[in-house]
Amino acid sequence: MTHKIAVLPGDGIGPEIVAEAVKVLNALDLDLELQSAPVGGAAYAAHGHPLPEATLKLAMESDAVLFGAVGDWKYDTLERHLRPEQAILGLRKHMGLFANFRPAICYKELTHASSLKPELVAGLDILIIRELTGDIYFGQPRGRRVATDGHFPGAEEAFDTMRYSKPEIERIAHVAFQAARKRGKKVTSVDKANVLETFQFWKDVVTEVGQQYPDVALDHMYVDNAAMQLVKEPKRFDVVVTGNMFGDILSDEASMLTGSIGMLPSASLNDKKQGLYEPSHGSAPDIAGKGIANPLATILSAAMLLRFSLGLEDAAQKIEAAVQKVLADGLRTPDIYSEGTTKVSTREMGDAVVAALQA
Ligand SMILES: NC(=O)C1=CN([C@@H]2O[C@H](COP(=O)(O)OP(=O)(O)OC[C@H]3O[C@@H](n4cnc5c(N)ncnc54)[C@H](O)[C@@H]3O)[C@@H](O)[C@H]2O)C=CC1
Ligand SMILES: CC(C)CC(=O)C(=O)O
Ligand SMILES: [Mg+2]
Repeated sequence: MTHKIAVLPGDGIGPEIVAEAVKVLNALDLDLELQSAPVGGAAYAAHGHPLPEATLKLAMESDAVLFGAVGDWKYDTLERHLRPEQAILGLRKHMGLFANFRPAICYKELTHASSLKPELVAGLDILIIRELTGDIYFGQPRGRRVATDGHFPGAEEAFDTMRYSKPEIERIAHVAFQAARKRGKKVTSVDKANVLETFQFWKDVVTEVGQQYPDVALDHMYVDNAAMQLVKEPKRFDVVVTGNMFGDILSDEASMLTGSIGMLPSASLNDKKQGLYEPSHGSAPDIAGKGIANPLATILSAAMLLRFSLGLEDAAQKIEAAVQKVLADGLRTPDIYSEGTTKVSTREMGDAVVAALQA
């Protein structure tokens, strides 16, 4: 059976890192049909919209999407609905991708590249599960209130709405408990229940769902404490489940435990097997075009794509083993470089993963 994969490279380093992941997928003997389409700033520049109809249609009709990143400072002044970031938000919403898996795994070769002492991250394997289609990123109403007295030119205030429904919390909680069952059997639900009504509700609903999983330990932690515990004692966590905004922030923090934001892959899943796979980082305009971006988060996202959307576990493991091999061989993009290792470019890293696959 041919699997259809939509390839959306996007902006900044997006095309560079996606090219390497595509090379890796093509090196496997799989029946894949890859089709590319513009998204983000690249799509706005070419078609006047960050998520053109044709791109959305391609994504919706595919078995999975391989996504790079969107965004560039040069689009900062555009109206919100035309900004490149709306493309990824739109894809998540249209495809119903509510469950975002961000595994923070520290490869043993990278314990010295981590921002923490090696003993704190050796063997680290945390799974952050971020709710992806609710919270303050999508809640209505949002907007600006225009001044009536003309005192402030433009607007006098701006507002967003933090909101979660019970079914939204229940379904992400089930995902987290079921994931924990297959690993360390512990869920930490991260909230701000001491201040926010939305997250007191979150905590109540997660606790209720937790009663259906007596074999999984559940604890609750405020997000500020969680941010601190992640750098103090990260191995205390197994599965972390949290809302859209806290998960966004905590996963960037967790990436540095693994050595670099360029090491953190992600899978965004809906209630079918369809998914969107992207590195957790953004388009990194500061290093775009220099050939120094780390493609491993994207390559590892491609492995997640094979595992979760196509059910090709063996092929996923082959990619993960190949990544481990290139790290064991001492190859490093600049973000994970340390003395005694070999600095390579984005393309050389991708080539090395392909070579390791074929060895
Ligand atoms: N899913 C998406 O498409 C996302 C898009 N963005 C967008 O990306 C743009 C840039 O955002 P930033 O806040 O700078 O975050 P960013 O994640 O793009 O970059 C943050 C820092 O990490 C570095 N970095 C990121 N990926 C790297 C990689 N693979 N290898 C080596 N270094 C890497 C960058 O050079 C930069 O110094 C913005 O327009 C933002 O909205 C941000 C996050 C996610
Ligand atoms: C560009 C944002 C909408 C997304 C983001 O930062 C993320 O998904 O990590
Ligand atoms: Mg983010």
